[in-house]
Amino acid sequence: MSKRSIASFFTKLPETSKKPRLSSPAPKDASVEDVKKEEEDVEESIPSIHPSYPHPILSLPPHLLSFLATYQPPQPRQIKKPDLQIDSYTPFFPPSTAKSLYLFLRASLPFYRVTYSIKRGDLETTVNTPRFTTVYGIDSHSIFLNPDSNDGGDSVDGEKRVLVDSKTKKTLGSERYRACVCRPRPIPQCLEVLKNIVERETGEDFNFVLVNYYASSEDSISYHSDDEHFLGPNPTIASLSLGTTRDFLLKHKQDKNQTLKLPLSNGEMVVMKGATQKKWLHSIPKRSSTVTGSWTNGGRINITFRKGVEIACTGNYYRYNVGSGPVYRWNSGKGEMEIWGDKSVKKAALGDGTGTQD
Ligand SMILES: O=C(O)CCC(=O)C(=O)O
Ligand SMILES: [Fe+2]
Repeated sequence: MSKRSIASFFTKLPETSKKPRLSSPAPKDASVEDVKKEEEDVEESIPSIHPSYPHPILSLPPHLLSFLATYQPPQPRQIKKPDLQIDSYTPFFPPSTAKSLYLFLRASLPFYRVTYSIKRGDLETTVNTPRFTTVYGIDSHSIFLNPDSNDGGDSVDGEKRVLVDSKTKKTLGSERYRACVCRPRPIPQCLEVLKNIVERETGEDFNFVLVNYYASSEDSISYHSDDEHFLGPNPTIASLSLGTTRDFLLKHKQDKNQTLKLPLSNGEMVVMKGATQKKWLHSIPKRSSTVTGSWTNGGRINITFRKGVEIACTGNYYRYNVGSGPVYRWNSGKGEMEIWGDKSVKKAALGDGTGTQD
C-alpha cells in the first residue's frame, strides 16, 4: 500500500518537500497485466460519494496512489513572450502514469455535452459545446465541510459534506447558489489528489477542477481567454494533458505577429501565469483525422486547475461544464461515451445504480 495514507493527500505538503527534485522514472507502457491489476485495484477502492454526484466516483487505485505519494515532477521550462508567461512541464507525469490516469478518469467520471443559447442581436442561437466537460469545486466564499468529522470539520471527503461560508463556517441555505443549474460538487478524491500535487508544485491554491474530454479530432475549443473577472486579475491556471497529443495554439490579442504552438502530449502540463489570460487567446483546434487503434481511442483529457474568487464563478462554471442535459459515461466495450440514463446501463456500471441525479 501507499507510504502516505489516502487522507494525507488532502493535506498540502510543506513547500520544502519540493526539494530535492528527482528526474521522473523511465516511461514504460502498461502491459495487459498492469491493466488487470488496475481493474482489481479499482474494485478495492472506496468511491467518493456525495448527493450532488450523479453516481459514486471511483477513487484512484492503490498502486497509483502509492506512486503519486512520493512523486516529484521534473523542473519546468519557462516560456516567455511579450505579455506571456508559461511554465511548461514536458512531462509533468511520466507517460505510464499519465496513461493510467487517462484510462481511469475516462472510465470513472460523469461527463456532459453542454448546450446553451446565446443572443446575437435579435437572433438566438444554440451552441453545442464541441467536447465533453465536467467541473468540481466551489469559489473561495464557500467551502465543503463534514459537520460530523472529528478533525474540526476539515475532512474533505465523505458524503455528508455540506456547503458552509468560508469565514463564519455557518451552513449555507439555498440562497447563495440559487442561480446554479445544479448543486455545486465537492472535488472527488481522484481529482483532489492531482490538485494537491499541482498545488504543491506551483505554490498556488486552486478551488476548481475543470475536465474536458476531446473524444475525437472533431472535438475542440475555439480561441478564448480565461480572463473572467471572477478569477481575479492575472489568474494562474494549470492545465494538464492526458492521452492523444493535440496542438495548443496561442495568439496575442493585439499583436498578430505573436503566436505560439505547443503540441501537448500525454502527461504534459502548462501553467499559464501573469498577463497571459489578459493579453493572449488560446485554443485546441479540430484536427484533420482521429488517431485510431490506440489505447487513447483517439481521445484526450485536459484538466485545468483554477481559483474562483467570486460567487459568480460557481454558477458560470456549472452552467457551461455540467448544464442540464444527460450524463455520459465511458463504455469500454463500445469504446465510446454513451448516455447514462438507461437503468440497465447504470446497473452494469455500478452494481446497484445508487446515486442521485440533479
Ligand atoms: O484542452 C486544453 O488544453 C485547453 C482547455 C481550455 O482552454 C479551457 O478549458 O479553458
Ligand atoms: Fe482556456
